[in-house]
Amino acid sequence: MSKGPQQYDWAKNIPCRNIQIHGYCKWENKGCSFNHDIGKKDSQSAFPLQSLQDSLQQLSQSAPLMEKDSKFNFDTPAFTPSKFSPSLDDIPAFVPGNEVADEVAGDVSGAPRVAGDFIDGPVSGSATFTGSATFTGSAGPSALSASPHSARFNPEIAPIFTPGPSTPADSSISSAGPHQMGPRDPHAGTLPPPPFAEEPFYQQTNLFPLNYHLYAPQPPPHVEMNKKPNERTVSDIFIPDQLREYVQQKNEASLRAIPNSQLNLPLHVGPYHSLYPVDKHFDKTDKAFGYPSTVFKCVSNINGRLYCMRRLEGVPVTSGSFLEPIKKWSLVDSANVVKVYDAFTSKAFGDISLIVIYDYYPLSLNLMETHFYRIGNKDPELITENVLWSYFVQLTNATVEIHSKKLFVGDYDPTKIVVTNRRRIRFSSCGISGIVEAAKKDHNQFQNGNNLDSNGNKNTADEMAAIAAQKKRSWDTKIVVEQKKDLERLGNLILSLAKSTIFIKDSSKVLPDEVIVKLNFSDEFKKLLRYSLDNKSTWIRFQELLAPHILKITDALENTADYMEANLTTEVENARLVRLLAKLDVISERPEFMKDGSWSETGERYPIKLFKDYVFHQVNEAGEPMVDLTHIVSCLNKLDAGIEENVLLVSPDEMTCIVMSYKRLKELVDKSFREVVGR
Ligand SMILES: Nc1ncnc2c1ncn2[C@@H]1O[C@H](COP(=O)(O)OP(=O)(O)OP(=O)(O)O)[C@@H](O)[C@H]1O
Repeated sequence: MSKGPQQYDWAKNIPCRNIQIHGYCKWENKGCSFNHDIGKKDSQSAFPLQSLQDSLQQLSQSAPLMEKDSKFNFDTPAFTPSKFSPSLDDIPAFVPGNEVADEVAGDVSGAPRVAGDFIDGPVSGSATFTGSATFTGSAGPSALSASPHSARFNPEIAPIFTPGPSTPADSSISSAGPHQMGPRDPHAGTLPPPPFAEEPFYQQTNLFPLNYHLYAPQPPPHVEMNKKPNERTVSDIFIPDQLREYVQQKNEASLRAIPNSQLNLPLHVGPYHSLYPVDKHFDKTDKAFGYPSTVFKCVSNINGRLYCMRRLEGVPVTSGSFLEPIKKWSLVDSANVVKVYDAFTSKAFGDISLIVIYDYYPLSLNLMETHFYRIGNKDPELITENVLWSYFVQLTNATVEIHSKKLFVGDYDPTKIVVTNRRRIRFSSCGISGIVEAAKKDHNQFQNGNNLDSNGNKNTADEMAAIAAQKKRSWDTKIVVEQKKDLERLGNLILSLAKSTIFIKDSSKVLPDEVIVKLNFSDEFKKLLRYSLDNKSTWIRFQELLAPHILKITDALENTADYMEANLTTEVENARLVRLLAKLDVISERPEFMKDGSWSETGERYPIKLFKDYVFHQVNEAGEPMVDLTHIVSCLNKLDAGIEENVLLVSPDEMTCIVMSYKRLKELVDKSFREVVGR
């Protein structure tokens, strides 16, 4: 027996509780007998649906959050919650945890909630990302920097992102969950001891060749071509792949390591350790200095930087006077000279070796290797007139600086000039000839008896002073002569490089002038080359002839500097964003604080969690994941800047909405981070 509506007449003046609680009654026209009019009127003030819509509208107008006003418009739709009116049945209750939650909640019934921006609450100071957090614990090869960085700023080798050592896919690592790690234990979760654990400086860095394609590949040409002027692809936002790969290759070369025992190398040589051979041929010839020499990359135990170590075997060192030339050479400061730092003798290799320490330039090849050998899969580079003009200018620059320090180059040996970047050359073994000469002289004097005159009698103090003065005079005369000869030597080097561009039968028997005539280069170049080989020529006149080409080289260098700077600009804020990301991750999802009501996700951390959802877990209308890098970068930047703009944070189930300013969010992030660090 069905009951008619008249049975519930008693209810028609009683306000419907559904409207009181949820804002509306889904049974309103389907049989509910309670009064819906009163409820409707009340509901407008009790449930701020209208204000939610207002907020949304306000947000979309005032906040250039995403694509709309964004410079990088990918035409990606802005985030739009698929619905704002959840069904009555599936609204879970939201239980606030503390002040934030209280404000968020508004109503505990589960209806959509909108909270205004937070004004109260803890005022955050300027939390910095240093504190005592354990971000510094990873001193490994990735913390190394090449020694040239210290010398002067050089965009070519300026501090760069150094990827850490490749980590093998070892199950024992992945099983070390975050909960097992002590929060302040920098060593927790690291690799099990390597097989070369007894070697204190060795770290396995090159288990696998680097994968340079971890980044988004270049978009296909049709995408690039059809791009509108305001559109960008991911590749446009970051440095070009080619440049990145080049820098990464240099990093990889800097990080290379080998267990000392494998090459029978000493654990350390003086304060330098982690020796790694740089020589491509492993040939031990003595043609350059009269003694076999080998080159290593090494790490200084004093400052942790990378250096290039040249070892000379069998130099007869009898006193410390061989250090004199190094003192002078260390004052040479030129972009075309590899800086020398130190020289000493060492018994670490089992003999008495002479060790000279230079700046290290990863992946550099000498001129011979660059233009005449195939190294790995790199073909020899072609020698053109432009290349030779550039070499003329750079070597002149280096020579003029060397001469200004009352020194001379001596030998323009193509194996002792390194190419450290595209067409950037540097003298690589300055001072060694001087050291060897000084050591030999010392040795001869030692053998003939120190301080003895030609008759074998001991020299008096006056005689010694006269000998020293005589030495200085003859050195000064020698310098003038040698500096003049340097021009001819430079000319000979350029001539020998130019000669390789043409075929000449029996080239050793052909006069330089005949070679110059045959060159397929401009008359200007030939004139300058001829001038440099003339023994009446002077450096001043030579520089005058070279001047127009110095301008061209300067122009090219400035363009390179601009290019590098432009690329640096695209990446310059990355570190800041990485720090912010790390900060966000340090705060959220900390299981050890789960039981702590003030920390749990229903507390102050809740807006942060919602913000992370808003930034990283965008979905489209169909609920499918949507990735918009511009949105991510833009939101993180706004958070980092702590601007006044409001952001609407909606929980994934769309039951909770919070309107909060980036400024307030930043305060919450900083406060929470300080709490983690201070715990
Ligand atoms: N400062 C440096 N930084 C990095 N690499 C360097 C540096 N100096 C030299 N090299 C590299 O070390 C390697 C060996 O240099 P080296 O002068 O011994 O040449 P070489 O052809 O082996 O000559 P030699 O026959 O005299 O030994 C070259 O590939 C050179 O590019």
